[in-house]
Amino acid sequence: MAHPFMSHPVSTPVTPPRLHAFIPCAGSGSRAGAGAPKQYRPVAGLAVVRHTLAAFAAVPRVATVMVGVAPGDRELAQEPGIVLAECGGPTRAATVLGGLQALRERGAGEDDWVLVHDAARCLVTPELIERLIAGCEGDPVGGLLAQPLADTLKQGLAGRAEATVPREGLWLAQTPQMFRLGLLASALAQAGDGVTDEASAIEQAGHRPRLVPGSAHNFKLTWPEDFALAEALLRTRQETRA
Ligand SMILES: Nc1ccn([C@@H]2O[C@H](COP(=O)(O)OP(=O)(O)OP(=O)(O)O)[C@@H](O)[C@H]2O)c(=O)n1
Ligand SMILES: C[C@](O)(CO)[C@H](O)COP(=O)(O)O
Repeated sequence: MAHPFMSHPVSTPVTPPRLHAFIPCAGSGSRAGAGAPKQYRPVAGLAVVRHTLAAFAAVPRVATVMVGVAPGDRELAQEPGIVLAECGGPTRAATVLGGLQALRERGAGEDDWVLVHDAARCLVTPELIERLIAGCEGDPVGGLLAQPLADTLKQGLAGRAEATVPREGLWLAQTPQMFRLGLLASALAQAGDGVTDEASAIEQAGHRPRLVPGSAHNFKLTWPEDFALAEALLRTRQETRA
């Protein structure tokens, strides 16, 4: 017989945190030269962002793939398996903050993990995404893919090298970057539009994101010459799979 003061276990359903991807896709690609915004330019037979989406579609643990586009942008309107949010803002940080709100409106919880990934980083692979998840899931803060610097670093002024900067401990930030929705939303709101990635906002909030080794192939299409390199690498992957 149960002791009269012994409380019965209450079976409140516990929903484990889920994983969502948010893909900011609302930039203008001004450094990539003339033409359509870089995320919609064709590379290896597909628009840049469609390669990005294919990598996330191959990671079954990602419950939602949300793409943040500029208001009125219908480029991905027929794309299966994604949620479109017309939350594009004047900066990447504003687009991401809008996306986090859109995820909340679709039922995402404050403790759910969000993987933010640039649409323009179309060489990401399912293996890299899974490596980041494995590296961050048990972490109290979360983290990002990053690559240690491979070249000597110069401080430049007016086209001349002023000094050589020690590169020990310096990493190039990549994406995805994985943080809990509530923490990331409050950090971004606090940090404002000046931050160029999620980890910066989290750092400003007093945390130290985990650095998970990425890959040199996971570069962001930024400059005109990046497209030829992406084309070559993606074609090689396609041939290897065939
Ligand atoms: N207001 C913005 C700016 C950028 N991005 C997205 O953030 C990613 C990385 O940004 P970046 O390379 O800086 O893209 P752009 O801002 O488009 O490029 P640029 O700075 O050369 O104009 C891209 O997928 C881009 O579409 C966004 O969603 N909203
Ligand atoms: C988020 C990012 O890709 C990390 O390297 C990068 O900061 C975004 O690009 P931007 O040119 O700084 O907007």
